[in-house]
Amino acid sequence: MILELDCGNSFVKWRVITVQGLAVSGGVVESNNELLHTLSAAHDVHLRVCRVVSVRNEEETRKLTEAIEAAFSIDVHVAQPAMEQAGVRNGYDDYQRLGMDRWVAILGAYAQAGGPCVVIDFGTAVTSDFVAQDGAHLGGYICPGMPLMRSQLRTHTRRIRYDDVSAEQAKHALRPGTATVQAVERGCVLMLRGFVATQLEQARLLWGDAFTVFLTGGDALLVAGVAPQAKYIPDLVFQGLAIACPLT
Ligand SMILES: Nc1ncnc2c1ncn2[C@@H]1O[C@H](COP(=O)(O)OP(=O)(O)OP(=O)(O)O)[C@@H](O)[C@H]1O
Ligand SMILES: CC(C)(CO)[C@@H](O)C(=O)NCCC(=O)O
Ligand SMILES: [K+]
Repeated sequence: MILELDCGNSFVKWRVITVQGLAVSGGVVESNNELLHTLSAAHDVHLRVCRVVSVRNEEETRKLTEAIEAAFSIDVHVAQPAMEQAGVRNGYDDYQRLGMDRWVAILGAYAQAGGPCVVIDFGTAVTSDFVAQDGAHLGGYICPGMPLMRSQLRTHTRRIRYDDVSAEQAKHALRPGTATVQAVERGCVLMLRGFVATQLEQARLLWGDAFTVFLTGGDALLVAGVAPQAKYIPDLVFQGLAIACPLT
């Protein structure tokens, strides 16, 4: 079995798949220790190899990979930046600066679309990336995601305070909020929806109506209504990671 890890800025998303690509189990953890405990407790999981995509710094990523190697005696492959891979050409001035979560999501999306596509990832940050028909990555956009927008408002005001449960409930509707929690949560959701709408505009300017939109990341469902034609692929990063780190 293969252990796949997506190390984001807030969480580590993990899953175990068979060599044939069938998902066996998976989850979200907040720390390396939690990951090791969870995996050690998992029954019927026999790890052979591990692949990792990380947006953390080298030191943090190395700590995680060493812990996995030591705990399970397996090789750990970390996806590396590339100027060109799987038919996609990195569009950044300095290709090593493009976030690796973005790069592997792009690889996964282009492999599926085989043509022009926009990839939007709703994590701690929100990112979007544009890939042309011939695999040229044109670049993209980065803006704060729900967790960052929310925490900026909480941190820089005195009277915005509410708990996670009310935040979750407030998002079920989008009409004007009549309590702080609703006003903030719905306001931030509408920011994300507006972002998606402008991404679609950019794509239409480039390609008319001939493009595929991919949505992924923990908060993607909050914007689903704005792009009904979009493909929602929760495991897009893992799909791309398998392309970036094929089994040898
Ligand atoms: N099952 C889930 N696990 C974790 N976060 C979730 C989940 N479902 C929804 N979310 C929401 O998704 C957001 C986090 O997104 P995601 O897990 O894709 O990125 P991240 O690891 O925080 O950061 P990064 O963008 O660096 O990958 C948070 O707002 C969180 O509340
Ligand atoms: C933007 C994030 C934080 C999204 O996870 C990540 O892709 C990252 O750290 N990127 C590096 C900066 C860039 O992609 O231009
Ligand atoms: K992410």
